[in-house]
Amino acid sequence: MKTIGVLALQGAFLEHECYLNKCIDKNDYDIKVQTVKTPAELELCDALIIPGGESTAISQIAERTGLYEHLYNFVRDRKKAVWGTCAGLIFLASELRNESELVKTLGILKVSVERNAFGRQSHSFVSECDFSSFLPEGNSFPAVFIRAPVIDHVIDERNVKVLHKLTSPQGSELIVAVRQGNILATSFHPELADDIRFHEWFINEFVI
Ligand SMILES: NC(=O)CC[C@H](N)C(=O)O
Repeated sequence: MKTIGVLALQGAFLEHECYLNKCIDKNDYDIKVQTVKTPAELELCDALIIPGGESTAISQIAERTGLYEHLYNFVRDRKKAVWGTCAGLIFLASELRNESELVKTLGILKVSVERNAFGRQSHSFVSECDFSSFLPEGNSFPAVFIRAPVIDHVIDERNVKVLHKLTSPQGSELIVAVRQGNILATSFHPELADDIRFHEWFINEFVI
């Protein structure tokens, strides 16, 4: 039995739990979903999803509750899988290019991240992405970007693999999904996509 935790300090954690349970029901995985608010709950997990939300809030609540140090160690344990979506990507990053003053990141993902790279909430969008280079039958996946960050620089090119670049309306290539060993990070929200393929891939590729 493997346990996948969802960090439940703030943000879209219920949606991730719901999608993980849909994957378990569909594929009969020997997996348990664990809501994580405390060090004891984190201790039970083989993997952790850090959801979208507000990275400032997530990081400040983690510090205030004493969870920060435990998360810092968890994401450095090579036996554990971690997936950060949107604010979760920010929380994992080693560098923030902007709006960094109020966020204490976990600093494990060797990238530089630009917060709110597409502008305000009203600039949020869905992009049909071709993830077939890594996601089985993933040639059309509805990637939901909500006040999303982008990776503006890969610091450790040897260990960080770029999984997907989004072409902006201005024609620039924006990195929106990377993998660093057992750490996955996405700028977008598969938990809001009405499509469980990304969660199934995370389970199959990173957890079981
Ligand atoms: N949907 C999200 O997770 C938004 C992230 C948020 N804009 C931040 O900078 O933390």
